[in-house]
Amino acid sequence: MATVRKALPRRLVGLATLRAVSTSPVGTFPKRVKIVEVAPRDGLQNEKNMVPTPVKIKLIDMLSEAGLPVVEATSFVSPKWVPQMADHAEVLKGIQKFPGVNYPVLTPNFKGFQAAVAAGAKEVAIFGAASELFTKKNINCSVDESLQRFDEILKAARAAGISVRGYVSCVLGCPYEGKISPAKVAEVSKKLYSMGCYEISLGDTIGVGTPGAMKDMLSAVLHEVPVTALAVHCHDTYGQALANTLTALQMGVSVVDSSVAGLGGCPYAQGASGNLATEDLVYMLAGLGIHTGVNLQKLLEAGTFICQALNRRTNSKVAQATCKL
Ligand SMILES: CC(C)(COP(=O)([O-])OP(=O)([O-])OC[C@H]1O[C@@H](n2cnc3c(N)ncnc32)[C@H](O)[C@@H]1OP(=O)([O-])[O-])[C@@H](O)C(=O)NCCC(=O)NCCSC(=O)C[C@@](C)(O)CC(=O)[O-]
Repeated sequence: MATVRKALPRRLVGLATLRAVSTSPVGTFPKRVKIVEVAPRDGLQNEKNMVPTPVKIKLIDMLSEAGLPVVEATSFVSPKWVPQMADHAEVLKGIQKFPGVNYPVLTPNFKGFQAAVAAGAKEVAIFGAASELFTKKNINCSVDESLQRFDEILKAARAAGISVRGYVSCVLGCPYEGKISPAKVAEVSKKLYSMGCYEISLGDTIGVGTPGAMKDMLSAVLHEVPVTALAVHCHDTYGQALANTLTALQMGVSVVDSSVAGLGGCPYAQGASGNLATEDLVYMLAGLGIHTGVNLQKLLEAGTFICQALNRRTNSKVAQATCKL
């Protein structure tokens, strides 16, 4: 499993794009896509009613059963800030932990990192942003301070053999600052990668991006981080998540975050709707002949389960079309 590693020298960054691809009438794509399922964390963190711990555990087990290689399980954040994630240790200890499946958890600071490791986490995710104001609202510090906190986590993680994923939020717009420059996204992404994150997930936190904006932003980031170390994380507020993800795939990105039933939203990004629905992503990738290893039927069952538990309609178009929810 990938762990923390040094950034590639700049001259090799372009070479990283020379990898397995398949061509179809609509463009060139990676042959395989790794899906990072974020529903148990991103999908549930914003729920007002407390979701019972056994429901979270069952959801994660069903998603693992469906063949997802990565299921982001919970976050070790302050329960005063995000009460819905207060049962993080119980969730992480209670899940089945399928062989070959990674269960990263979010850690905003060293305290969260220590608690995550004590609960058995083998991978953590740190979450920064390309916006000062969002960083302040989300984790109560400046971007520079956040990088110092993350450095502490990365050093401890390296010593403990724990993999670290890095998020950059607000890559296509910020609820507080508006437009964010691709150069700023590239700068923060480069820092997280150089510090030792093995993968950088670029988050369109409020779902305002379009394929053109995604192309401009990714072009800037690709100067600093190899494409093999990039993921995209698109919210669907303006109905652009699938199109933005397709654009990223055409640019060589082969890791995509998504959320079953299209659940999701950040408590510190008012008005942002759910993530790209995993069912819709899997359906599109299957149509393009791209391998994911995910069983769509089992995935749909996981979506039905959580929608019934939350008493809400799925946001997945594929689930709506096939399950009549
Ligand atoms: C970072 C802090 C903790 C700073 O919060 P703070 O209040 O500045 O922290 P503090 O160090 O002053 O501590 C305040 C209290 O919190 C406790 N505390 C401190 N740290 C922890 C911890 N790790 N776990 C549990 N408790 C903690 C600490 O012990 C203390 O407790 P008290 O003494 O008052 O009883 C807070 O701002 C926080 O928890 N923020 C999390 C916000 C969050 O979870 N946002 C959603 C995830 S990001 C996202 O959704 C975007 C993403 C990733 O999906 C990508 C995208 O879409 O763009």
